[in-house]
Amino acid sequence: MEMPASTLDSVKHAAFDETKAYVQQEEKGQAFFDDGREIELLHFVYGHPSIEEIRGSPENVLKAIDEYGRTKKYLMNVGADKGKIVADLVAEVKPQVMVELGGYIGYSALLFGNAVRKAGGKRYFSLERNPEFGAVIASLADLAGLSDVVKVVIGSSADSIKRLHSQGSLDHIDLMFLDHYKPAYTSDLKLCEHLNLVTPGTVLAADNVIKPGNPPYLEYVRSSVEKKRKDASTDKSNGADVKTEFGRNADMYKAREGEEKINTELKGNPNLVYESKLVNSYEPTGEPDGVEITKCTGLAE
Ligand SMILES: C[S@@+](CC[C@H](N)C(=O)[O-])C[C@H]1O[C@@H](n2cnc3c(N)ncnc32)[C@H](O)[C@@H]1O
Repeated sequence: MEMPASTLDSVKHAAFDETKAYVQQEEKGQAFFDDGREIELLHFVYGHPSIEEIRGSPENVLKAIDEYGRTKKYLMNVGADKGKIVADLVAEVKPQVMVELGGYIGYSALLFGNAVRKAGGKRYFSLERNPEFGAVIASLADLAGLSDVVKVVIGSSADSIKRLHSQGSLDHIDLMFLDHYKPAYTSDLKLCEHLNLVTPGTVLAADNVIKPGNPPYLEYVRSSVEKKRKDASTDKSNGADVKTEFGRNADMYKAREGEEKINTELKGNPNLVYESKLVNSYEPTGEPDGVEITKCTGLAE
């Protein structure tokens, strides 16, 4: 079944506007997150001359975060361009429940949580492993007036998904934004399939599929049911091959926060049918990147 053109082609590849570029990521070997800049950002936002206009306005909090990224230090946010692709998708899918894997300082949580609320949805779960980053997300969500929608969940994504499911707080995912540890995209998707959280109608948006790239994830969501069944029966690794090169983010998480545990045993549900497509865009620094948008369109017999 073809995915409706409107879902996949709603955003065209526009040119990058250099005037809004974030400062570049630090040189190789230098920290580009978790070096105090996340708390510095909080001081920047709360000490902003326009703080009274920022209070209660997700758009103005996002503007202040972008200003920090442009004028102070690089932040690994989804940014305005790729963010618009996903925010438009939220407006179209109208999820009641949206989940993000990897919240960092809350840029995507504010942008998409606001879009979920505007579309009539009720909950945006932001799953973030680092408790300090989680505290920043919660603080900025509160400042933006989004605490009723955005729920920050601290811990590794796989543990949080299992706990939310078992305690009855999460029984279906309408839209999921994947933006955390790159090797965990496939294993976490399979976990969600296994728990029946992903079913026909679920839409996935995966960030950074060009920079740094995520070949195992792309292969999985673009595979036919036949291929997935074959791979599941032949014990093929679920694609979360920890030896795969995923770029500096994965290396930096490992160096600063320890090795991530990836469950390579999960088979997921190979019978789910996906329609998937890359939408090209840019990192907030102007580097080309893309978002893979995948819709679960059916369940094969
Ligand atoms: C690229 S940043 C997320 C950016 C955010 N989505 C945005 O656009 O504003 C990735 C985040 O994922 C978090 N992370 C990495 N591995 C994780 C895991 N297994 N579970 C939850 N969060 C994780 C990191 O701590 C980091 O804050």
